[in-house]
Amino acid sequence: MVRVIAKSLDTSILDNVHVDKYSVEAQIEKILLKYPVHESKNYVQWLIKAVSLIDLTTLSGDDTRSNVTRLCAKAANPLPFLDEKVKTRTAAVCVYPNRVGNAHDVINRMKLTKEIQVASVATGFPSGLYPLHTRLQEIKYAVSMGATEIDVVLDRSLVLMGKWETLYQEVLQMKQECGTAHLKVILGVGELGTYENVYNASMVSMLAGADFIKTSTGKEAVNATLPVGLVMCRAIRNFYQQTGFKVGLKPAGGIKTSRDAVNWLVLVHTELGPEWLTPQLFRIGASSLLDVLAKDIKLTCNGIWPFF
Ligand SMILES: O=C[C@H](O)COP(=O)(O)O
Repeated sequence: MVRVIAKSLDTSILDNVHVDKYSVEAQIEKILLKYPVHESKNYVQWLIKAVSLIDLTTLSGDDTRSNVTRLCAKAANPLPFLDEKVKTRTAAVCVYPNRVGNAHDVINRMKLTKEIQVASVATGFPSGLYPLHTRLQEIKYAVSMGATEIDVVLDRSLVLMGKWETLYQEVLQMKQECGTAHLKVILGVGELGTYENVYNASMVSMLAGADFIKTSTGKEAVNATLPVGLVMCRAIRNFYQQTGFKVGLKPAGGIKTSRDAVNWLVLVHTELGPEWLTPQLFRIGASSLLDVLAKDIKLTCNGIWPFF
C-alpha cells in the first residue's frame, strides 16, 4: 500500500482528546502485574530479544572515530559469549551527524549494512530550536554520509502553543529531505506538558509521514516513561486503525535496567501485539543498557545449553 501524505493537516483527528492521568498510570500497573515476564522461564529470551531491538547510542560531545568504531563492533557482536545459533546483533547504532561517516564505514567494512542500520540524530538535536533551513540541511548531510535512519526532534514550542499545522509542515519537509531513509520523530515528551499534547504530537508526526515516533532525546530531565509509552501506543493503534499503516515506537532515554527494557516489551506486546516486537516497528534507544542486559543474560543462563 502506498502511503499518501496530505498537503495540510486534517485537524479533526486532534479533536476531543482527553487522557485521564490516573487511569493511564493504573493501566500500566495492571499490564505489568498481568505479565510478570521477569519471573517466567523464558525471561532470558526476552532479554536477548531486547538486545536485538536496541539502537546502540553514543551522543556525547567527546565522541570520536575510535569510540564509534568500538560501538559498531559491539553492535555487530553484542553477546559474544552466546552460541553462534542464538547470536544476535543490535538493530542500529545511533550517532551525531559528524560521526555518521565513521559508523557507515565500519558497518560497510563488516558487510553488515543490511543488518545494522546507521541512525543519525538531526534537526538541532536535542532542542530543535534552530532555523528550519539549517535543520533540513542536517538531514541532507546525514543521509549523504550514509545514515539510513534519521532521528529528528520536534520544536516543542510548536506543541506547547498548539501550532499543529506549522508542526505538520515542518515534519512533512523533514520527511521529504530523508528520501529513502526512515524518519523517526522525537517528541521530547518530558517537555510537552500534558498527555494530550503527547497524543496530538504523535498523531501529527504520523500523519506527516513519521516511520517511528520516539519518546525522548535522552537529554531532557524526564525521558521515556511507561505511562507516556501507553499514550503513544494508543496513538499508534488508532493511527493504524484509521489508515492501515503501522508506525514504530522508540522509547529512549533513561532505560538502564533489564527490568526497564522488559517492561517496555510487555507494554508493546500487550498494546500493539507481538508483530510490533521486531526491529521494523520497535526500538529501544539506549547508551548503557546493552552492558546490563549482557551481564544479566550471562548470569541467567550460565552454563546452560543452548546459550554457551
Ligand atoms: O536515543 C538515545 C538516548 O539518547 C540514550 O539515552 P541514555 O544515555 O539515557 O541511554
